[in-house]
Amino acid sequence: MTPDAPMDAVLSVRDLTVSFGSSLVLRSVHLTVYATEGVALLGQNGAGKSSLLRAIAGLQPYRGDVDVPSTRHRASSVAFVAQTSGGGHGIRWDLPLNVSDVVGFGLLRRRRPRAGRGKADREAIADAIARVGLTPLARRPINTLSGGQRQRVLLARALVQRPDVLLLDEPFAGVDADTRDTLGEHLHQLRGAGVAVLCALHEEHLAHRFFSRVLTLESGRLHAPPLLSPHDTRDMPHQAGEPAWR
Ligand SMILES: Nc1ncnc2c1ncn2[C@@H]1O[C@H](COP(=O)(O)OP(=O)(O)OP(=O)(O)O)[C@@H](O)[C@H]1O
Repeated sequence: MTPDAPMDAVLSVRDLTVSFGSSLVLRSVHLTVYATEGVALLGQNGAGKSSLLRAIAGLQPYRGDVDVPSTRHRASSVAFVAQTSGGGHGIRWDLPLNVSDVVGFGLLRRRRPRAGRGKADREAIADAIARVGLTPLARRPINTLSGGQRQRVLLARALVQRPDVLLLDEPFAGVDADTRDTLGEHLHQLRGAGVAVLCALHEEHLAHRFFSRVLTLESGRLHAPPLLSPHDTRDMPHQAGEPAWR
């Protein structure tokens, strides 16, 4: 942990650079995320959103610093939900598993793999499934789920981990309007529960609706929104690295 990291920061990214061969994808990105913040990450296709989330999750080599000022290991305090369409979520949907089984995999990040499931674990799984509105499907075989339902299973698997930081890569892609609203409201509520959210998405209106701060990646650089009039403090956007309420 960096000594000067702010006390309430749950994620601190400094001078982060990612390249693929000679191609520089992220250039000296600085970002601080605070507890209870919801940060939306916009950017065109190929802007580097997934690369940034993957680097923070420890899934992508990078140069620079990623600090997660938690007493827990990064693998446990940071949860990452990859794009369902990208296949990077590590689930084989043809396996004979049900929704509760897959959500329970999230617990493996918190304790040793061979430990049995107690009552508290079963309750945590049921709670995470309820939070994404899948209780009626808790016993459903995963090979019968739709794309949007799979997306929600992956979110529940991340939630059961009880992360400090939740990284989401395009969670609204391919999701119907009702589910999108439920999901967005839930992400909004998570902040009240002390979970910070960093979410890559394309829908600018959803970014402003469900998140407290909106950032844009452009040509590998992170931009904060322009300031409004200095006299207009309502909904004042703030610079990257500054908490929303200051
Ligand atoms: N494994 C890889 N090897 C080479 N180049 C890659 C690799 N992964 C990503 N890139 C390149 O890095 C750049 C950023 O990709 P990234 O997936 O981070 O963008 P993104 O903003 O998430 O895009 P999208 O909105 O399309 O999901 C793109 O130009 C992409 O082609």
